[in-house]
Amino acid sequence: MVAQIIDGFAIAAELRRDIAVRAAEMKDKHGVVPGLAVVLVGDDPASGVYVRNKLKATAECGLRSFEHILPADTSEADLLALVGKLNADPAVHGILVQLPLPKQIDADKVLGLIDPDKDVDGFHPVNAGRLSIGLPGFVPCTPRGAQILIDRLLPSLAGKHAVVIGRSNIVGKPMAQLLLQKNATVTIAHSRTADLPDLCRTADVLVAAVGRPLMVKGDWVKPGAVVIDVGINRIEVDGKGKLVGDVDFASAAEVAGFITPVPKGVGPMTIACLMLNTLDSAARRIAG
Ligand SMILES: Nc1nc(=O)c2c([nH]1)NC[C@@H]1CN(c3ccc(C(=O)N[C@@H](CCC(=O)O)C(=O)O)cc3)C=[N+]21
Repeated sequence: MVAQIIDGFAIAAELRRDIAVRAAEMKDKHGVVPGLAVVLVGDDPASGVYVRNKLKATAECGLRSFEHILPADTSEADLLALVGKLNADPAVHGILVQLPLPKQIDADKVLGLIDPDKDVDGFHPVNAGRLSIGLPGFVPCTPRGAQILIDRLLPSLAGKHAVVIGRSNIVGKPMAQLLLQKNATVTIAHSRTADLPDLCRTADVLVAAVGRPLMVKGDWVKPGAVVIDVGINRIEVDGKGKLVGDVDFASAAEVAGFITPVPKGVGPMTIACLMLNTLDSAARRIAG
């Protein structure tokens, strides 16, 4: 292996310590404890794990958390009513409604009702718009976390080519916006892109966010490139469950300069950035 592993787990722990210090200062100076409301509808076991990890991180950072676990058959009207209450609650600085939602609920309608200034997921159209025109707002946690990792290695991306594989509203598109803000030349690739391996081989920064296990192989990677693997896929290997990314780590690490592992890469950064967005939200309210 030639690549250096980007230790997202350790960097996220460092970030949580910084957040804890800043949150303690905020409490001393302003008497404010940033509050995060997490809403989970249904009892999908994988979702449950994320919610628990988020609650653990909240406690570690000295933030307050409000947990709302609703039954899988919750009506859209009831969920909208809860969001309305959280919007009005001054103790709540951040609202996260865990996706996916059950099919009787229109997720766009729910996300669209969240107060954009409490939208710590950065999924509201107003925050997507703010990001695209460079106004302050909330940046989705996964791209924000990935960008922090990239920044540590390459503070400027001027003259660099960044390729983002995946065009989702929650990762691919906001990731591309952030890379563009850092002056990268950005290409967004997706399932209909021609000659994807050839294109990827031109990337100085390659971000894989497609949700296809082990898709990106070593011979897709430019020697020395920074490879960021956003995928979290549970696959079966020899009858056992295993967590893998969208990148075939073993072969890609032979070629890349730096690479994130899965797990312990981008995942922990996502959760740390949720804490950071919640702290930012409280700080903005204090600043008026
Ligand atoms: N409104 C909303 N916002 C989200 O941010 C959101 C969501 N819905 N729905 C589900 C996905 C998934 N997600 C993860 C975050 C961290 C890890 C994470 O920390 N993973 C660890 C290990 C996980 C494990 O061991 O199972 C790692 O990669 O090292 C995983 C998955 C946030 N999501």
